Amino acid sequence: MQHVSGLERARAALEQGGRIPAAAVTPLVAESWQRCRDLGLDPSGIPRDVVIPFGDVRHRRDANAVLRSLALAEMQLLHTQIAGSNFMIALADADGVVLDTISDAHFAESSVGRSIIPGSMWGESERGTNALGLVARERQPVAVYGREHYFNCHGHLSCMAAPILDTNGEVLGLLDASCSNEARQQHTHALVRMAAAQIENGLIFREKPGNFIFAFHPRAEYLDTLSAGLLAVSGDGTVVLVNRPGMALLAGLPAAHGVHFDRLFEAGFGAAMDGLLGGGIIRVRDRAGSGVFMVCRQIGEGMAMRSKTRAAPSLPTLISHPEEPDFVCEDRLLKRAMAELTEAAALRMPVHIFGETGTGKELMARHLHKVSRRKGEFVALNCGAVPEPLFIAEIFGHERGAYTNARDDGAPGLARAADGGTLFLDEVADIPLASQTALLRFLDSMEVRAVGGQKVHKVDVQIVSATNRNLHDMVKDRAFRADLLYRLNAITIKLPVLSERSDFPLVVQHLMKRLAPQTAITDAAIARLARRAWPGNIRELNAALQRALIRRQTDYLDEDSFDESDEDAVIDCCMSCLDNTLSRRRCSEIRTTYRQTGNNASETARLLRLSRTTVHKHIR
Ligand SMILES: Nc1ncnc2c1ncn2[C@@H]1O[C@H](COP(=O)(O)OP(=O)(O)OP(=O)(O)O)[C@@H](O)[C@H]1O
Repeated sequence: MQHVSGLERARAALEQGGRIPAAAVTPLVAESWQRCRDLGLDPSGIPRDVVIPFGDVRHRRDANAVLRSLALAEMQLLHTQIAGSNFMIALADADGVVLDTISDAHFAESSVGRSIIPGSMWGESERGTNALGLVARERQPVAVYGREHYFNCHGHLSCMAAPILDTNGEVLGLLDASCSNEARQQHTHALVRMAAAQIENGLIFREKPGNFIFAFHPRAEYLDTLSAGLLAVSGDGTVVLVNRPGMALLAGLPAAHGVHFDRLFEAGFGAAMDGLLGGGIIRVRDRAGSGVFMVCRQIGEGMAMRSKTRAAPSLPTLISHPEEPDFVCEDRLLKRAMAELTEAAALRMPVHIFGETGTGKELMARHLHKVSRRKGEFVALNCGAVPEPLFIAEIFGHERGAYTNARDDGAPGLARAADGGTLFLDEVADIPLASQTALLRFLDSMEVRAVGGQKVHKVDVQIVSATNRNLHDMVKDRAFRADLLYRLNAITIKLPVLSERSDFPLVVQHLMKRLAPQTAITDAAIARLARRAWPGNIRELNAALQRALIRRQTDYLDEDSFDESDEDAVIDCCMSCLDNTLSRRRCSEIRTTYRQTGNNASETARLLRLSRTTVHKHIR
């Protein structure tokens, strides 16, 4: 006979309207189920999807501005700690209204993910038994696993939540991590509780800037941890507040607002301050006779420190992981392209990468070089940026004094520099027609003869070329040699444009990690960005994020950080023109013309009476 777990028996009773067997579920869950039943909720039915208007969400966000900015920083840290386990972190206000979420893309797209959005209400009466609703009610950390949720449709979820309390025990907000049941990790709930405690401590520092803040604990090595007591004291030694761990450590003593320091600790306030302002850790005995170590974490207004003290704990610092890949590749088409790239590298075949500007062609070329494990260098040449008469010399080198302005000692050229490695011919469509024959000859023979020289050098070079123009059309127009095209594109890889990539949220998170690892970006902000067109692809997205980071008034980026009517958001310009309105407009004109000419740099240069080098500077 198949074993039926206690939970399943309890569920059967719940669904059949029977009595819920005692001890089959925790009393907290059993009581919650009963309340939901009393409200007439059907466990097999559909929860009420209550979402308040966005204007009200804004008001609630404003009312909780400090909490929100501390919480988003913590959520960002949590996100990096449990990333990849298909979860969502949500911050709700004291009423259980979700203010912000940060999540793995997969979860955000799931049906539950789509219902945990800013403004959604997660009280028991709307969504049945769930962690956010229970925490708001119980004011203590709660986890609700799988089928402990009241509604069947939440049975695949695990939700772990903790309240964020003020020093009087009043609920300020709620923090929740939800994930699919299979992805549940033992330590997630502990991490959520720690994050909530960290936010509570952060609030003490933010809200009491004029006071001294001391940390204390019976063991010196715990002074930097969340179990340390925090004591905010005014300049005359009056206690302003004590955090929850501090209350526990001072149990039995009158640790409350308005009490003098001397009533809590044997060492008088003056003597303690002498040691604390020196910047060191002191040992004091509390009035119950226990010894504690104490250190000053924040100095009261107008009081100078006598020597160097450790700074108040700031928001968490993230460590970037150098071993992490420097690009994102979860999109199906891109994954296929990567597999082909790896295969081509193994076969040492010439690879041609086709993609719009900013889609990552150079990045892919570098990746190919990496996976090829070739010992030589990766050498890149922007074919459009080299003046036509110098092109051959640039690739094949030149002998001493081979032409006017040539370097006195000659140069070996890029093909020899890439010997044993990879030669990346970027903007290959711009190779002057006259030079295409020489390049073709080189690709056939892999032999290099410098301009003005006699000696022939045999080289071993992996060729990768890239362009955003249609080479087949150029062949038809006789602007590109057909035989050169077939030599270059033994394998062609097409990179998808950003707006069509299914891993868009991951790209945003990746760029944010590079630009500002400590800054959170909410799911709602990412959703807003995903609606834009991005003609400049990842490079343009990167610039938009940079702009938002420079202008932000907050510690995080949310949907309000990206204003669609913002002129800069509409003007598409290169990175170096970002900060100057005049050059931004000029740059935008160059880029628009470039697109209108079918990504033809020479034609753009001709139409705008600019050099090709200038055009290339602005279209990168
Ligand atoms: N898959 C990716 N994940 C993360 N970042 C990426 C990815 N692809 C490209 N980028 C980033 O986007 C920017 C542009 O990439 P890259 O220079 O390789 O594009 P490109 O197609 O060669 O552009 P162009 O045609 O204009 O020269 C770089 O900062 C790069 O790091």
